[in-house]
This record gives sequence, C-alpha cells and structure tokens, in this order.
Amino acid sequence: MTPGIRPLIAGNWKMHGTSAWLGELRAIGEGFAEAAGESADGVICVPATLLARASETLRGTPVAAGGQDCHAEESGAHTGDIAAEMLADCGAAYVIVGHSERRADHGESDVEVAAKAKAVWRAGLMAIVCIGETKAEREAGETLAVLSRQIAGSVPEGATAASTVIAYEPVWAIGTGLTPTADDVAEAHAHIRRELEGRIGQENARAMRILYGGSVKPGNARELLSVPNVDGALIGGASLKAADFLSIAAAARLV
Ligand SMILES: O=C[C@H](O)COP(=O)(O)O
Repeated sequence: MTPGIRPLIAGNWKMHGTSAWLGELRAIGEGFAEAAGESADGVICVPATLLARASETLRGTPVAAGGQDCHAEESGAHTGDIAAEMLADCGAAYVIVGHSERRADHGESDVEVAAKAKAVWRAGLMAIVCIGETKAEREAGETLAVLSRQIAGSVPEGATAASTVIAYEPVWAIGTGLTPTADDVAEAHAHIRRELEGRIGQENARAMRILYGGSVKPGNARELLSVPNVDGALIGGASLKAADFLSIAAAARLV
C-alpha cells in the first residue's frame, strides 16, 4: 500500500454472469463495508449485458459497478461495440481498458487502449488501464521495458488519480494460480510509479492507484497488498464468489 492512497478492491467478472448471479453481487455490496471498513473503494466490472441490473443491485452499497471494455468513439457504425457513454448510462463508474485478454483476443494496441482510456474520461468515468508482461517477456528479462512501453503507449497524457487507475497484471499470473514474488511485485510497481512520474508528473503519479492483478486469492491477498506501491487488487476468479472477494477486501483492511 502507499500511505495516503485509498485502496481499490476491483473485481473483473470477465465473461461470467447472468441475472442469476445478482444475488452474489448483492452479497458483495452488502458485505463490503464490514469486510473492508470505510477505508477502501470497491468495484465489480460485470459483462455489459448485466451492467444496468448490477448498478441497480449495488445502489446504496459502497461497491460500484464497472464495465470491462468500451469503444473509443461516442457513437457510430460499429456493430456490437459499446461506447463509454452507454456504460455510464447503465450506471458504470469505472471501465477496464487494455486488459491482456482484450489485447490478445482482439489485437488491441497501446494506441487503441489510450484512445479507449480517453473515451472513458470523456464519459466522466474512471479508467482502469491494464499493463503487464507475458511469460516469454519475463523470461527474456524484458518485464520493466514492457511496462515502460505500455505506460508510454496506453496511459494518455493528462491522466490523473481522479480519472485513472493502473492495473499491473503479469499475463502469466492470470488465472494460473501463479504469482510473482513479493520482491518482483515491488520492483514492478516501483518502476510503474517512476515511469508515471515521467509521463504525468510527480504529483499525479504519486496519488495514482496502482493495482496488482493475477491469481489474487484470499490466501495471498494480505501479502500482495502489503507490498509497497500496491494500492489494491484487480481480481478475476476470486471475485466471482462473494465470500472470496470479501475476504480479499478484508485483507486490505489488515494491511
Ligand atoms: O482482471 C483480472 C485478472 O485478469 C486476474 O484474473 P485472476 O484473478 O483470475 O487471475
């Protein structure tokens, strides 16, 4: 954690969730304050089809609803795509952009990710910009260089702590049960903070939340959240069950 930064515990449901899951979401919303206390923010990024009902379900709780992707434009002939303004209209407060699954499955480039982040700002929402190295890049010793490149390409100039969250997700740690060591996470997050200072200025960079994502579970959350410059988590699999997500939120309180 970083002193003075309010942590964010974020869930990403990915392509999971129908109306049958709203009870789980309600349990997350209702249990968050008790788990995390008043000192952390929460969000669950649901499939777009569930967003309006998720926002309704979470209303009055400390947990926000979020989207998982958006188109860079506000409207137009883009069949199947969704504008950030549409996510806002459904009650989203946050939108993930540049998740490695979007970069891999849809060939999204840093330039496109930056355009999407700006679209999120345009809609008045908070962008969660994802970066992270692949296994091959880590093994080649390129992790920090990859992070530098992705920050330069994916984080638009003008990003502030009020508009943007960074999520460091080593691709090889996502859904695998593998995590980097605490030292490796510390090195990556310190590097990200430094690179952000160069890109958006010291004041903005020092206030910006940098989340760790990749196989965060109740059993490792406390250790990961204790790492310097880790200001919360982006959680996939363990966000699907209220008990697991709330247990991770509770770990943030203990750090
Ligand atoms: O967005 C979330 C991440 O991809 C992490 O997923 P995971 O917690 O299932 O490894």
